[in-house]
Amino acid sequence: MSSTTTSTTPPHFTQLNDLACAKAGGRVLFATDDWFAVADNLLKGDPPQWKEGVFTEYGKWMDGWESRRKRMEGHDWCIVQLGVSGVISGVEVDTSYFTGNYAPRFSLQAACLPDGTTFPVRQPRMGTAASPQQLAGMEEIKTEEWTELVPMTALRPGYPDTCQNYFHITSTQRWTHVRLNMYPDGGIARLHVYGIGSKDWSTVKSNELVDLVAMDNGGVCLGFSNAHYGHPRNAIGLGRADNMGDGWETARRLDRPPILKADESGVLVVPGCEWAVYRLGHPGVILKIEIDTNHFKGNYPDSCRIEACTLSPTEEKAVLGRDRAAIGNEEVKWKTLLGPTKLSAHRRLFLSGGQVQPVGVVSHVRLTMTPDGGISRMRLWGFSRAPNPAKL
Ligand SMILES: NC(=O)NC(NC(N)=O)C(=O)[O-]
Repeated sequence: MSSTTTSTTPPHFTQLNDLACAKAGGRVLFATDDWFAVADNLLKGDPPQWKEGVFTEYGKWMDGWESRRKRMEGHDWCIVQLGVSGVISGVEVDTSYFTGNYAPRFSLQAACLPDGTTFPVRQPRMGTAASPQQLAGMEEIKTEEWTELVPMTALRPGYPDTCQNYFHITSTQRWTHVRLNMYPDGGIARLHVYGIGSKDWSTVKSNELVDLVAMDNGGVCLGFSNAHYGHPRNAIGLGRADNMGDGWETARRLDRPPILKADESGVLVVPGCEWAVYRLGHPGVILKIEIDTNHFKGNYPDSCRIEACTLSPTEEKAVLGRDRAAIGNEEVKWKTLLGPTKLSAHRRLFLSGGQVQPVGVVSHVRLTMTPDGGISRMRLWGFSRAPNPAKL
């Protein structure tokens, strides 16, 4: 079900959503041993840190999950509940800064558990390990029998050129939980579980407004022109952005004229723009839009626009296969959903009625910002199927 990539270039699956990160609601439900550093650190959104000369009561301060050197039978493992359940395309096991203490081997298992499955209560604390009662409680869930996504595989130590360990996963099933095994013990800085959320659309009523592009509803970013400071997938993340790092932020465009001018509507006249293309979680009719520039105060875009189109899975595959960047280019027949719209600093802008064009059922959107800057969230509320007007 998996293949390993050792290249330093991140594989394409790392562009998908991180279904396990704490910001998406991912949680560590159980860990055999949290001695040097708690397993919850695995799901942090920021890059791992090194603090020279910093020690805790239990040992060297480490940013990741680090268990004790085992002096008993067995190996260490932890259970992660995905924040967004879905199909997993690959994992990144980041061993940054774990050099003489990295986990030499790991494996990954997964399960799709029914809502309401309970786990023994866990209070993560350094210097602790799971109690015999907690281990006994876990035995009932039989996590050792979960489906193996990545078999036991060697990891590389946490030096800058070896710390990223990538594994493609070919399973197409929906998963809710993963079990990370370290053999026999050691440290891992971060676990990124990349994929696409899957929602049961059969339970959504035809007149229920849903954010069709939200990552938890199955939305995904397929391509972009620039993600220098923040990936455009952040713009479809859960809740409002925590800070500027939790939004889509481009570099300043270098083709901006030295002295800027605006047209009669106040929109800046500049040659360039930046774009990101998203596939909706379900094709639908978009009626309301929110563009949030939360935290972007000195670097909000002058304006944005949104176009939409309908692509079948085969058409999408053909476009992406020709050239990944082509999805944002004119090869696709884009229709205007939201015309050029002035943005302002650190503000939520809600658009509906006459501002949102009636383009019918669409499956993909292109968000364009002019000339550059940051957008923290884009919400596209609509009906997941063409509604019967008589029933509205
Ligand atoms: N210097 C260390 O990192 N030692 C130990 N780890 C921590 N975090 O203290 C170890 O060997 O497992």
